Amino acid sequence: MRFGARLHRAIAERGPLCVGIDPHPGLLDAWGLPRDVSGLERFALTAAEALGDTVAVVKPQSAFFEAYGSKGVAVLERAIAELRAAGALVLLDVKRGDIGSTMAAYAAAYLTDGSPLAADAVTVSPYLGFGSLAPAVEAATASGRGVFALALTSNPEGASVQRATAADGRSVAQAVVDEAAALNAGVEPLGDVGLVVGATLAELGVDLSDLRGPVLAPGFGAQGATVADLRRLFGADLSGVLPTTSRDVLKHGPGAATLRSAVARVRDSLDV
Ligand SMILES: O=c1ccn([C@@H]2O[C@H](COP(=O)(O)O)[C@@H](O)[C@H]2O)c(=O)[nH]1
Repeated sequence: MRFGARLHRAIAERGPLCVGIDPHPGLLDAWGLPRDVSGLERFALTAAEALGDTVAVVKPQSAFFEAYGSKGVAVLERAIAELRAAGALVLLDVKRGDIGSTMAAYAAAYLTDGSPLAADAVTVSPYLGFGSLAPAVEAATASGRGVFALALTSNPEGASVQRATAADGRSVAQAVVDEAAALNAGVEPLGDVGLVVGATLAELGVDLSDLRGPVLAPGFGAQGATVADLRRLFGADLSGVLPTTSRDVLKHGPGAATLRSAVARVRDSLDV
């Protein structure tokens, strides 16, 4: 089954929420865990236990695992496997982007059956040109996986590039939106090419009406965005919009039960 269809079903069954696993050193401290691979492992596997059977999409942030070297990446591999076994879709936040021949290697690592780091979807950066993402898009669609391309990121610095005007007069972000929309054309119920659009934006400033793909909305929670911001940016109908939050849920650890309660509160607040 295509990724978009799997995501549509997961949202219908579990609600429109993505929760990130971001093992910040400060969160390890707060959970009473050591800042080493054993602490990382306990953190990631506790989060996976709490989230894997209840949240539609879980988004491990690769950087926090890579920080511990090969042993940290091994923990990431295990967390991905446990989350997928528990029924969550895993969106690995790696924001990869490179020339096409190197993108093919990233696609082999993250979007190909049998790879230890294979997830259900990954974040990708289109800022080497959207066309450079083709190997990732092809590997994803061939294997029932997806990609989420950065369009308008939640950090204030993103605007200087993403709001710039491209040669044809569109904003760079709108050009990314249009490229993703072209790849999703005709795919029901949801395309496999999603976008990242921050929930923190002062204004949307792009037309998403032809996208037909999912929108990952980071910035919800710890970065200050609220449910009202989601509605202001994306309208009353949030279908296809996947708010994602990490620290705002993770700060309720180390207990799996308190993490689950935090997820339930966030999901209830979405009221969809
Ligand atoms: O535009 C973007 C793209 C990705 N992120 C990532 O999402 C989480 C946010 O964590 P919070 O604790 O909820 O702030 C993190 O992994 C970022 O790298 C983003 O924030 N903005």
